[in-house]
Parts: sequence; structure tokens; C-alpha cells
Amino acid sequence: MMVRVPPASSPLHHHHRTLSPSTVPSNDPVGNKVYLQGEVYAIRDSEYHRRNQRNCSGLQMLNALYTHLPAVRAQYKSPSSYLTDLVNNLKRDITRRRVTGDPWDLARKWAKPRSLVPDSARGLGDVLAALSTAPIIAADVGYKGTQLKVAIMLKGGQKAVFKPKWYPRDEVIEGEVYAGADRHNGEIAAFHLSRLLGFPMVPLAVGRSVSLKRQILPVASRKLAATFFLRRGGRLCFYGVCYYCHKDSSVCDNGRTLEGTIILWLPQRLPLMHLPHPWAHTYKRTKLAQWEENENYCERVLHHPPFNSDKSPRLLDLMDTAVFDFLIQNGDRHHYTVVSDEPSSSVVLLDNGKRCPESIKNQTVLFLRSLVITANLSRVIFPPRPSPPKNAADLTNEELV
Ligand SMILES: Nc1ncnc2c1ncn2[C@@H]1O[C@H](COP(=O)(O)OP(=O)(O)OP(=O)(O)O)[C@@H](O)[C@H]1O
Ligand SMILES: [Mn+2]
Repeated sequence: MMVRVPPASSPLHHHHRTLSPSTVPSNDPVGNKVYLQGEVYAIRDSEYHRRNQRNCSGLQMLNALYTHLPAVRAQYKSPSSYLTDLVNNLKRDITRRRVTGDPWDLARKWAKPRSLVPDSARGLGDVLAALSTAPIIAADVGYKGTQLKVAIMLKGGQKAVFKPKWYPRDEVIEGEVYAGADRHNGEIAAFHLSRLLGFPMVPLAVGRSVSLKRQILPVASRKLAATFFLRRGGRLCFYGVCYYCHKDSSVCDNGRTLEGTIILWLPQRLPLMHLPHPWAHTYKRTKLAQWEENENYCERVLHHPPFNSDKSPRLLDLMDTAVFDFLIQNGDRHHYTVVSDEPSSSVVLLDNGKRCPESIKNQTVLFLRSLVITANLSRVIFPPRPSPPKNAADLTNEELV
């Protein structure tokens, strides 16, 4: 299911197809079947729909939720001091205060299987500043994955990743939710959003403009350097080594620098493991996934490890991940990542560059507040097993907010 929150007036409004509320719900023969309640659109590809008319349980749940929206709005009409403090503290944390002489060590100590950054992270501003200014002492082709990236080593021995900017910030990406290359600034927004939501599982990420000529090429491995070339007009370009890496899809500097995102590498003591996401797309237009076809799919998932253990928070963590991905508009979490050999590990939120809306920088306090409310919803609507999940429609307003 693909869910969007784009009323034209909202700060989340962005450049995807804009749908007219007046067409809802409709079943137009060529386009999408669109559901609307309040200001939420839930869109499903029409082709899927024709084949599987029954599959609307998620939409019904959403509809049930939106009956509570007016009450939630009323309660949060004015900013609470809790949220004002929360945002102020987050802001203070990301200010450079020169409280640590060893930012890499500080960040390494912070990282735990259920929290990569503490709620109150004195020195975070110093780590972020170090990421965006520390000299790059080595650069190599990306480690794995399909997209162009540069593995870098920063002075002081810290590993990191450089993901280049592909699009102007207001570029429209048409197609499926997983279409297009990554948005470098999506990774940065995702990092701050994760802290705001109390789900700090995104590795630290900052923006940085690098000089390919002066900062990357001189320290590049031979393999990486071999993919550099000059365009007419003096722009330096490269395309790296990866599944989608090709000279035709290279990135170029503007004559001086290339903008991108630097993402901190997680410490060695937190090795990662990738697991298939039970609610992944099939990535084939004509093939439905089991979760799209089978009304009892969730029950089936609950019979398998790690979901069959009352001690495992995994399903709740995946739900929080779903809320998070909804907010950053990421439809590409085909696998999820956890820390190996840590059964209680939360989901490590890597690879957040898909489709993060450009307008996230225009957030207002109002918007932030609604995010915090949304983030808490999954815990309320889906209480931990074994207590039987309540029907969202049965919840009182007090329970929801
Ligand atoms: N900050 C990090 N710390 C540790 N490991 C990382 C980090 N970022 C990425 N990795 C490892 O590298 C892999 C690929 O990274 P990423 O998902 O960002 O690249 P990608 O090319 O977009 O991958 P994909 O094509 O699978 O979407 C991750 O699955 C993870 O194992
Ligand atoms: Mn990716």
C-alpha cells in the first residue's frame, strides 16, 4: 500500500501527483482508486485493485484512525511545553559546543542495538561538525548495495559513506514509490526525524560539499579513480563501481564541488544482518505479495521467528519503521536490518534517501507535533502481545492521544 499525506496547504505537500479530494472514493477505469478521509490519501495501483478487490483492511484501519483526528487536533491546538522543550533540546544537541576532543569515540560509545544516539546527546553537534569538516584520508568504491556511493575514511580513523546529490531539491520523481535514485538530503532529514520521533536508529548524517579534484581523487583507490573523467566545460565526474554504476549515470561536480551526504559508519561491535521484510513489495507490477493477497497474513507471520516470541519487540519495531517510512515516503525497505546476534535489536534504519519530501525543511512546530503524535500511534494501536490487539475503532480518544 502506498499512503500519502499531501493536502495542498500542508507542509508535507510536495511534488508527487496531486490528487483532487473531490474524486474520492472513485473507481476510475484508467487511473487509481483513491480513498480519502480527512486529509489522507491512500492510493493503490489500479492494476492491483482489479485483481484483488478484497484487500482493503489496511485502508479500513486508516479510516478508523481518522475518525479520531479532530480530537487529536483539538488536544494539540497549542504547542505543549513538552514538545517545545523536546525540540529545543534536540536543537541544542546539534549545535557545535566543543565539548568533546574525540567525536568518533563519543559516537562509537553511543551506538547500541536499540539506540544509536541517546535522547540527550551532548556533543552531537561536535560529531556532526567533524563529519562535515574532517579531512578525507581515503576513498574507495562503495562496499555493497546497488547505488553509487563512496566509502571514505576520515582523519582519526572514522569510516563513513559519501552519497552524492543526484537531483535538484525540487525535482519531481515519477513512478513507483521506489523509483529513481536516492535523495542525498533525505538521509539527513531521516536522521533528525528519527531523533524527533524517539526512534534513534538512523546513523548520523550531515551535508557536505566536497571537491572531487582536491579531496577525493588524490586519496582515491585505483578502482575508484579509474571511474573519474572530465566533461567539456571542466566539470569533473565519476561513476564508481556498483550494480547501477555506469558512465551514462555518472555524477559531476559544478566545476568546484559536489554536494552530498556523509553518513557515519556504525562501529565494528555492531555487525549488521539483513532480513527479508515480511511486508516487502514484489517489485513486479503484475505480481502481488502475500501480504497483499492474504487477509490472514499477519497471523502467519506471527508463527515464525522472531515474531513468535513474546519477548521480541521486532513486530513493534517494524511498525515504527512503517510509520517512519511513511513519513519519509520511503517505499523501498525490501529488507530490514538489525544488529547480528542481538535478539532485541531494533531495526537499523539505513538507506533513507528514497523520496524524502523536499519540503521537510519547511517544517513548522505544528507539523513536528503531528509527527510526534503519529509516531506514538503504533504503540497505542498495537499493544505488545499477548494482550489481544484492540480494534482501532474501539479506542477512545484518550487512549489514542
Ligand atoms: N552507516 C553504515 N554503517 C554500517 N553499515 C552500513 C552503513 N550504511 C550502509 N551499510 C551497509 O551497506 C549496505 C548498503 O548500504 P545502502 O543500503 O545505503 O546502499 P544501497 O546501494 O542503497 O543498497 P540497496 O541497493 O540494497 O538499497 C547496507 O545494507 C549495510 O550492510
Ligand atoms: Mn538503496
